[in-house]
Amino acid sequence: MSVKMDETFRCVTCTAPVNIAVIKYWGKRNEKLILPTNPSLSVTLGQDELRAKTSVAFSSKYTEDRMWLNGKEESVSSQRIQNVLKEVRRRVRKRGAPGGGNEVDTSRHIHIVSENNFPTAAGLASSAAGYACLVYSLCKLYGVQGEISDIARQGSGSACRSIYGGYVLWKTGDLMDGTDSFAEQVAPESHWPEMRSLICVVSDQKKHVGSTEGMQTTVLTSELMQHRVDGVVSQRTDDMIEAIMARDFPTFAKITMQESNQLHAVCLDTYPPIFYMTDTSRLIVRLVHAINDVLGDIKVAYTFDAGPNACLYLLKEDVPRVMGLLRHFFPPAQRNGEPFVTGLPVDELPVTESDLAGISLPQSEGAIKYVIHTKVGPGPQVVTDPSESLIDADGSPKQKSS
Ligand SMILES: Nc1ncnc2c1ncn2[C@@H]1O[C@H](COP(=O)(O)OP(=O)(O)OP(=O)(O)O)[C@@H](O)[C@H]1O
Ligand SMILES: C[C@@](O)(CCOP(=O)(O)OP(=O)(O)O)CC(=O)O
Repeated sequence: MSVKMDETFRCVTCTAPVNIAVIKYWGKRNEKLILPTNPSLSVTLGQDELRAKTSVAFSSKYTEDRMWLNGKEESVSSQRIQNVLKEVRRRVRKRGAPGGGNEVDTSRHIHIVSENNFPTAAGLASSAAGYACLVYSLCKLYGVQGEISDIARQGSGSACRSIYGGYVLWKTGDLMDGTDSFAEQVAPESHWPEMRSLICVVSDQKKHVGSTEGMQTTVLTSELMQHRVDGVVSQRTDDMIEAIMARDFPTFAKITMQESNQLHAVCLDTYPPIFYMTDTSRLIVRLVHAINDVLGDIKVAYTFDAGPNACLYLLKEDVPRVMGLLRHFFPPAQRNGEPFVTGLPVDELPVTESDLAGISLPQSEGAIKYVIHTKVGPGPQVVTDPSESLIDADGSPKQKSS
């Protein structure tokens, strides 16, 4: 976990997962502390397919805090990075850390090197995985114990949910200082082993309105948002927890779709309106409802965040058929030999005449770029193999060998 190169050098490397909400966070009651207007609940996805990896090191030789993201140096002066660094260092000073001595000296500068194994800032929750990974790694580096999801929350709201695996609730909290607004696991990843996710990447370009700015405008201008907060989300959260605990897929799926639809309705009710879903997103919605009609039960759910990409939730037994239908209605364009489906293997079923008779939709070639097949996964992990570290002994990002 830690590599001691000299008496004042220490390095830790960790990975953290993406989470995709089924009860959506959209709106803050406190911008600075990142406190939400309502509870939210998410599913943590598998790290083999989607993860941030971060190495953090301190050394007496470093002359300033520095950070590299995906091979490029970035400023550490951003408010959110500063929030996180300050809060971790404050806790180290307050509580002390095991071992004492050098290990609790927070005056040393740190170097951070991070990379994501999926597109950054493209509506695939890179900020959630990234800030969860940064906070988890820093806390391991300094030996900070106890609840840390509230620190991740101050980097990006949704990041607090990536501190846990499985099914995770982010509590709204009542206190002004935000100390009761943290994440907690509702059920571990092992609770519902059949749960799968197909992430349909429609675009991996940067979105036009960021979540932070988008939700600010919504809170200021949308009446529907008030209705959502006052009269909808709490009940849906309770119902969702009940559905998860009972492994009741149709109820889980229905609430997931209703939540996604309400998030995007609230975005449309924002003034000026915000459009994250595209024609392709809407075709995916229609296809999912058509599949559920043909199968005679709710077998698959869609959810969209602040972008056009769909995250489909479904059970393992339905993946082959749904994947076959996705490929039929969204035939892949040439991808220079790259596969259309990545991640967990799929034994795709060919579409049948009777499936097609029940689904009246156009085919849309190349509209889904690729699909990531993943399952529910654990929270952040410490990487024990020192050769996996992203930081060189001199504090620079390691050069890739190939
Ligand atoms: N591995 C990482 N380490 C630290 N910060 C990261 C990391 N990955 C992403 N970020 C931060 O998150 C920002 C991207 O967040 P943004 O909300 O724009 O996109 P997203 O999280 O991919 O999409 P969404 O929140 O809509 O799902 C990056 O510009 C960077 O500041
Ligand atoms: C649509 C969402 O994905 C919004 C995510 O918002 P962010 O967590 O990215 O916003 P900030 O707290 O301002 O960083 C819904 C969700 O994940 O619950």
